[in-house]
Amino acid sequence: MNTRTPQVITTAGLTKSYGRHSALSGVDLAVRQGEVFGFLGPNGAGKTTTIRILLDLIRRDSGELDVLGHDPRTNGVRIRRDIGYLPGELAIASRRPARELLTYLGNLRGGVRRSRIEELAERLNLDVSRPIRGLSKGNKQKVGLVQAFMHEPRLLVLDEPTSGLDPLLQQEFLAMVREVRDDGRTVFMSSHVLSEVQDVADRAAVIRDGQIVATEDMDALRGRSSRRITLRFADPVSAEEFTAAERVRDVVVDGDTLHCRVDGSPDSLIKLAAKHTVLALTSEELDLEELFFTHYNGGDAGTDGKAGRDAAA
Ligand SMILES: Nc1ncnc2c1ncn2[C@@H]1O[C@H](COP(=O)(O)OP(=O)(O)OP(=O)(O)O)[C@@H](O)[C@H]1O
Repeated sequence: MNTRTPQVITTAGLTKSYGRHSALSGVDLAVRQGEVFGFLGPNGAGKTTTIRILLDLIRRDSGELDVLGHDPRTNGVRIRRDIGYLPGELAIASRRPARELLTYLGNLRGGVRRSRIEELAERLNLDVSRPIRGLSKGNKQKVGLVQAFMHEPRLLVLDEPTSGLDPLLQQEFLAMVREVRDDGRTVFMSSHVLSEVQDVADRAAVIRDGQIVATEDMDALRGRSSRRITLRFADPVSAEEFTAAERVRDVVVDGDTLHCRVDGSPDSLIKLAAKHTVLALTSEELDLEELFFTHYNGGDAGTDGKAGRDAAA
């Protein structure tokens, strides 16, 4: 994939206020056909607002917007036909079984094979014979995922898709996302946790206070990501052994326990640690805010944030 791959979502300078409160103050995005694009940001950053504007569920105040070759404001119905959308919360309280709702939604979209619905439900371990109303949050999320994927749309727009899913089902969901990409279709998914999208996304944008502060190739970001690692050994170790290791910093040793920070691959730390008997290892990823603080304000990326924006956008 390169910068000449057609774009399925392009926004330039999107703004949106709720009364006097500014939710978006200039959002620039460029999502290419066939990629999985992560849309990351802390709570309240403006992810849901952006997504709703893309689908014409709310309207922008200003800025340019193109989704699948159309402006949602004038072609909302046309665009929604080609999109699978998972809202942040599925507000459906029907007494009807999930299967009926899914069949109904499938018919609205031109008909979806029953076997397709059953296959997705089975993959997500969803009992579609149960009434929607009594479903747990996680099971409602599964209904939302089935309806978003079932008609094989050109573009999937997923707002916090993994919330409420247990780790095994998160893996199944990620497999479904990869299949969409392998099919040449596009996935745009929001999350407030980097780890949820980092394994599957090709690129990700970070939104903070209604503005895109970075658009990154995930391989590049992965290479720079930083973790806190704690190792407990069978015997005391010395800090000196580890301070010179590549990519390792902030080394603190307390008897038999070593704490440090590792930027990128932990390979050299692991090889040094292997000279001792390791009793326990914990590895904690920096949260998103910390990661971007390190990269964009910490100086090692050599940017002030704006320079991290995607040159292709
Ligand atoms: N209907 C609304 N009326 C007033 N303010 C709103 C409304 N919807 C969102 N906001 C505000 O706009 C800002 C962006 O909210 P938005 O829901 O888009 O963020 P988000 O990144 O999706 O957050 P979360 O991860 O918590 O869902 C927040 O400050 C929020 O409080």
